[in-house]
Amino acid sequence: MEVAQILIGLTSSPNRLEHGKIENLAIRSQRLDSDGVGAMITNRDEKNHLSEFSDALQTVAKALEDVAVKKALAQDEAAQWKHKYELELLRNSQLERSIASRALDSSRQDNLSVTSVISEGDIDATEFRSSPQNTQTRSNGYLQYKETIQNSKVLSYSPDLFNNLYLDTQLDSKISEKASFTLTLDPVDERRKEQNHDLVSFDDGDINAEVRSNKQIALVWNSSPASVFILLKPNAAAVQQLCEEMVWWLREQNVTKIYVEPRVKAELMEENADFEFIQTCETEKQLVTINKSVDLVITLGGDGTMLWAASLFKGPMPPLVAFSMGSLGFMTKFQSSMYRESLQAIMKGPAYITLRHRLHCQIIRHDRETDDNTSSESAEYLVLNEVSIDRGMSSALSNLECFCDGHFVTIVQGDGLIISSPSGSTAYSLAAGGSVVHPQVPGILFTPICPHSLSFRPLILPDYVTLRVQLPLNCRGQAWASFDGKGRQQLWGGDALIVRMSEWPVPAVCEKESSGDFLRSVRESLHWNRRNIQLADERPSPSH
Ligand SMILES: NC(=O)c1ccc[n+]([C@@H]2O[C@H](COP(=O)([O-])OP(=O)(O)OC[C@H]3O[C@@H](n4cnc5c(N)ncnc54)[C@H](O)[C@@H]3O)[C@@H](O)[C@H]2O)c1
Ligand SMILES: Nc1ncnc2c1ncn2[C@@H]1O[C@H](COP(=O)(O)OP(=O)(O)OP(=O)(O)O)[C@@H](O)[C@H]1O
Repeated sequence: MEVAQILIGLTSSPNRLEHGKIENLAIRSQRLDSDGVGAMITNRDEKNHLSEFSDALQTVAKALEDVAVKKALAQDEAAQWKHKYELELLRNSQLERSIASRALDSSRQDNLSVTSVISEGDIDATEFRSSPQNTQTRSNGYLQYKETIQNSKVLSYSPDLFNNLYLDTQLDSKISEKASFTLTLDPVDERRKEQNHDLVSFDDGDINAEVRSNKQIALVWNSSPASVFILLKPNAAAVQQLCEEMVWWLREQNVTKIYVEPRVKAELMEENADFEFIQTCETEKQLVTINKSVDLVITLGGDGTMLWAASLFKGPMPPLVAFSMGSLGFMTKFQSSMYRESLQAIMKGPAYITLRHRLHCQIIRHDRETDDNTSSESAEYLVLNEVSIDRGMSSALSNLECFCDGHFVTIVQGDGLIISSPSGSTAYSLAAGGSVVHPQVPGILFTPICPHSLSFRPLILPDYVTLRVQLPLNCRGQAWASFDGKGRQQLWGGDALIVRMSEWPVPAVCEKESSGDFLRSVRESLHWNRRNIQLADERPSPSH
């Protein structure tokens, strides 16, 4: 009976089996013999017996640990294959749509020029990310892409594609209602203009990585943006007032379609029935397709409103202009008092874009009989800041087993863990002691919350890894996952959270280039390294 319990214990958490523990268990198992037979065993026999038993248990533990690691690897691999499959489906459907559009309008054939996986105005980050593995994937994808171009004869190709031109969505305006635009890499440094696309080049056998930081993106409209989606922080009179003013002004600028949330439309209509022309997304289904009809998203509020806006787009999203009407405004760089000048400049173009990468999170439930209402289906989320796993109301330490691309990383024992994007590095992760990371640095932050350890420093991992956080089957406490601080989900023993970089970033419009905005926010919003300047020496030095 007790041996069975020991084995159940091992099965549920093989990683935590220690030699001392095994010996204790073995000593306890010796007491199984309550009928007195055990008393007849000599000391030597007893020792041999215990040592054999201990060896056997260690073999079992090793085998179970191997099984656990193999299971984690298999699940990671399955998640990656699923992801690849979904990407393939997406690419195929985009190709089919472009072929359909050709049939619709053959006269436009010669003018079409699509230069990346992006079509119909969907901004996809795959081509803008930089990491050793991505370089590999990217160049593979690029070669396949060239083949597609040759085979389909629909798309034009330019050799300096990656220096000058990334995205040209002249394609398909019949299917998509959006204004077309071009995204270019705007060389911050003129000297880098001539360099080719490869992140790592092998000229003369010398390995170099010269274009690594040539990442400023400029958006040039091919036709004027004519449809915007305005999102507002709720319960703020000043915000609503500005929205009313902005709506009339946008109408004057020939913006023909203005969308707001249903709540906002009701509030505006209460003020003035003339707002009848404003459109709204009533249903989830409309929200899913709104990316296809909106050229610009405008937020009026703080960082929370920007997070809210991002959460509505569960796939590609249009460029976002965030006007600051909150208290901190780390990511909301446009002054609301200057909205006319800012929007005029952005709608004229070029608009400078910071691709704020999002994390794709998936909860995979362990097969179990659910005696509550918790769904055992896997759920998926896109987060701009972070996914955090905390201990909820439980007073026990959280216990989170972490794997990176199938490799065991660590067991987090503390209040929890934050897996953050570079954009989220200045939010919760910062409060938990994580590094501040520029949004263009391709990485994923791994920041523990109050770890019960002297040596648990936060990590920054490359953006191409897949992380897996799993609750042991026999965990004592609770665990709750939050997505940008919202949508809390309880995790149970055996459940896993899989996190990887999403291909759908938030294309946030910045003032000129992302570094200026970021550093200004770090200094002015977070008061980074604020200190009075040391007084100069009042007596001039003798040499002067
Ligand atoms: N201890 C903490 O610092 C803590 C705890 C919970 C949540 N949060 C953060 O709050 C976010 C949700 O924001 P909310 O506005 O909906 O909730 P909220 O109203 O609680 O505000 C959180 C604060 O964090 C700031 N913030 C949000 N994202 C930021 C970013 N990327 N960089 C710098 N500051 C940022 C906001 O300006 C706001 O002042 C979560 O994603 C999480 O990062 C922080
Ligand atoms: N359109 C919206 N619908 C529902 N909730 C929203 C909406 N916009 C913002 N929120 C929520 O309202 C809260 C406050 O918004 P926000 O963070 O923008 O304002 P703030 O706290 O004044 O600004 P800051 O983030 O600069 O401190 C956030 O939790 C956010 O998620």
